[in-house]
Amino acid sequence: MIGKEQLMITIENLTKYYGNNRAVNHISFTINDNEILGFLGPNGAGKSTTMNMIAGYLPMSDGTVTIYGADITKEPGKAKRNIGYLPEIPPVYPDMKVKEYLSFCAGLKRVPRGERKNEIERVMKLLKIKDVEGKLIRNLSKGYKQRVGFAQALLGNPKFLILDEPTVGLDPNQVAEVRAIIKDLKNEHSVIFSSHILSEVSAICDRVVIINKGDIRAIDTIENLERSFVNSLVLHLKVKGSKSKTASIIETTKGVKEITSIDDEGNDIYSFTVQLEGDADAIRDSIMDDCLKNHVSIIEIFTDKPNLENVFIELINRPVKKSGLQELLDETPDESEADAEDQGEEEKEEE
Ligand SMILES: Nc1ncnc2c1ncn2[C@@H]1O[C@H](COP(=O)(O)OP(=O)(O)OP(=O)(O)O)[C@@H](O)[C@H]1O
Repeated sequence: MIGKEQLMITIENLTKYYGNNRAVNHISFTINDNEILGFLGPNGAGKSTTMNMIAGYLPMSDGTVTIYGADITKEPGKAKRNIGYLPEIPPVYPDMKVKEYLSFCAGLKRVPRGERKNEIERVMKLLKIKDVEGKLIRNLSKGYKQRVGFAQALLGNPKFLILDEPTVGLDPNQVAEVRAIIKDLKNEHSVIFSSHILSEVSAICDRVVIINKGDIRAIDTIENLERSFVNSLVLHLKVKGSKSKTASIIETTKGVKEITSIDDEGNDIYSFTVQLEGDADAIRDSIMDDCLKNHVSIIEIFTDKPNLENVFIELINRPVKKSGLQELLDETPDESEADAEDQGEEEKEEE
């Protein structure tokens, strides 16, 4: 086992509240030396909030972040010396020229005067922005602005790089180039980079942290995540009728592992995604029979094998705290039951 002191970055119980809204909920993970850690989650999952806190740019509500032994809250100067940060919106000054801006940043980052020229040349070469060094940043394309922001993060060669959606806004060629740069960085750096695109993360990461609604859903290698789902099958069922009745039919069917998502499509139509274990055809037939008996109309039913995309979707939808099914059922009211309740209330009022 790796001793804690060897771990470069340790995040423990990190939490953020915006008013009453809990954007990040007691998350803990580590980033090892020379590791690229993917931070994956849908929009609004809490990625930028987490990265801002790790970088020391946003106060945390609770928890600790330790960068090479330095606590980001207690010793921000010492901790930040090892951090290069590319926020979601690159912090570039539109009225500066590219080289002038990098020189300004090198000063802020206390790159020794005698080394600044070489250091600026190094990052410009790495990000292929030498040809625009004399241009005003305001006149650059979005892709070039992103690269200038990335170059700024690399100034001073910090050991730990925090990259928030570094490929957003880039054309496919630029995306490939930036991914190649990140892969190369691994030789000398540890990197955490966020994305909401699974293929992007799986292409370059050693491990991945999957986050949704502020909670960690999984921390593992892509291979392990795939392996843990490889023997499972997924059943998709779309019905018109009672959500809770259908959920109960599915839950009580032998061979059903878990209901992983329920989508309310309106007009009493619900789509269920269900993980199965065993004979998928027999399980499907049994669910069909029970639905018929219980007057639940099936609109669609089929099984398939999960691919990586399914794994991601299942993990981000998987409830974390309350009993799983209850949380899924609570997320949207059962329309047919709500109607029945409303009717009951109306009847009571009439009385
Ligand atoms: N400054 C803020 N004030 C209030 N709420 C905020 C603020 N910033 C983020 N939030 C909320 O916190 C939650 C997490 O947002 P965050 O931007 O961290 O997610 P994200 O995973 O980075 O999303 P995206 O991929 O869209 O950038 C969201 O519900 C968002 O609305």
